[in-house]
Amino acid sequence: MKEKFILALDQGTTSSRAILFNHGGEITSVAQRDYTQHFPKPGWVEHDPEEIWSSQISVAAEAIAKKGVSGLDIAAIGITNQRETTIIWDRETSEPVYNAIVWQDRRTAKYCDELKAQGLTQEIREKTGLILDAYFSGTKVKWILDNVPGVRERAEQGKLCFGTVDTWLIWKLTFGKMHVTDVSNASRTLLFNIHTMQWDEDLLKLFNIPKSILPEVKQSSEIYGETSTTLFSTKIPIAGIAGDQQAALFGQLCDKPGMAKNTYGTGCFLLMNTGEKPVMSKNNLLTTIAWKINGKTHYALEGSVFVGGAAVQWIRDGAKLVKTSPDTENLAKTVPDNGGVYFVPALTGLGAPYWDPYARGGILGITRGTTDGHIARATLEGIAYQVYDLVKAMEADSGVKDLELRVDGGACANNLMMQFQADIFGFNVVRPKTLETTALGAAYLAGLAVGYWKNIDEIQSQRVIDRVFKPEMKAEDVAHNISGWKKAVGRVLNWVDEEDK
Ligand SMILES: Nc1ncnc2c1ncn2[C@@H]1O[C@H](COP(=O)(O)OP(=O)(O)O)[C@@H](O)[C@H]1O
Ligand SMILES: O=P(O)(O)OC[C@H](O)CO
Repeated sequence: MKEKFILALDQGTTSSRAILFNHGGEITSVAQRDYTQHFPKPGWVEHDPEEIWSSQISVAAEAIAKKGVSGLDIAAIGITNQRETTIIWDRETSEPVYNAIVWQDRRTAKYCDELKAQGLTQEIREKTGLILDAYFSGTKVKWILDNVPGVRERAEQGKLCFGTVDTWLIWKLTFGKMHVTDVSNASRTLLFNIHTMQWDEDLLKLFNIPKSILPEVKQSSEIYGETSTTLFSTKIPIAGIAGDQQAALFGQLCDKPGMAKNTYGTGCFLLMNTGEKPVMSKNNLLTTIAWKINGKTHYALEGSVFVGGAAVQWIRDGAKLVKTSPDTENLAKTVPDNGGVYFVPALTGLGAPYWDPYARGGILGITRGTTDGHIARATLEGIAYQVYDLVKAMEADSGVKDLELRVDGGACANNLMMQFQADIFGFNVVRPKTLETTALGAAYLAGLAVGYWKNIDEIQSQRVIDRVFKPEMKAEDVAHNISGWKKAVGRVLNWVDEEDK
């Protein structure tokens, strides 16, 4: 029989990617396109939904063409996406009513403060597993309804649809036939009750969001529908959906409770599988849905860091210390240690476990002896310290000690950073050969739904390790470093003045 492939569409914050995987879980073709980031005001981040779609569909076509196959050779499509990013469009014309408001956007921080002042934090947390923060979709949806002329009226008349990026892509892939999402994406909206697995009526009332705009919530692995024939000259089943961090957890095959992964991309996202019961965090982590497959919901604890690789981007494009991101490694190697310099990369506030939208970045401990090598090292270490904070919170919440952390994402190619990460953790950091675990997770979810793979056991054998980083640093040096980091974080919290909030 002719070989078939699974097409994974990975719609990320800075680029749209399409990858063809074969039955061995190997990448056989990749296409990628960056697209425009819009920063209309300080703290605001938007994308053009039409550009999200056009970039995604063009890379899908390119990946298929590069391999020299056609739509007929694709067994299924899996979709994975930047989460929380919010789009509202017209049900009739499919025209977006406003740009996509991106997860990093802080415009609703003040509104979140008002809700906190009303004492709503705990109730929202119990229902959704989330912190009351501008990061999630709910307050972004409300902002569009309240601020774009005519939109609330049209929403109340049932004329509009809301979706996260997965929902938008499936709407476009099916020419408006399907308005769906999966549980992992729904669990990031601040509108979904992770215990009842329904949109929450009380929260919809609180945020004043009409239920008619919400998509239908499905499992993460099932056949939702087929692509319109005009796109790939044939219909292809769409059979997997997961938010990108949950997809990476699945792609890393962290399918048992206590298994965890961290993705070092634009941000850093640490997720631990907690099994079929939600674990409510006492340490400012999120409780989120990992996936639903074969009728069973799996939960995860998550720590989200807003600026990970983005700090490296700033060193490259803002401070212009290096030409490329990988160059940070050689520059950092020009010095034996950080020389007392700490970079807290709170460039868009701090996520877990601090949740301070008003923190700002700081480079501290600079002396006349500080070189660009120290700054580069402090940047890479600053990313690793943030993940260290997440691990400490996760150990406390889950009771799991001496994790073994599976890592992925573009920035985990940096060996110096991974070694430092293992050093301060005091346990092993394991890097797989395929760093595209997000797309792989989406491919697995789709492939399992159409019987391309029989079950998870069949795909376990596909995991190949590239390198294991083992802790080497002396305990007293670790303690000294961590104490410097804590001091530095303390200096940048709540930095923004009251009148600028
Ligand atoms: N060798 C490296 N060292 C440090 N950072 C890197 C390296 N390679 C890539 N990065 C950083 O990783 C990020 C890209 O990772 P990626 O997983 O593609 O991100 P995303 O999916 O969030 O767009 C960028 O922020 C880039 O600066
Ligand atoms: O697109 P990424 O890889 O930066 O991931 C973004 C996250 O899903 C935001 O929660």
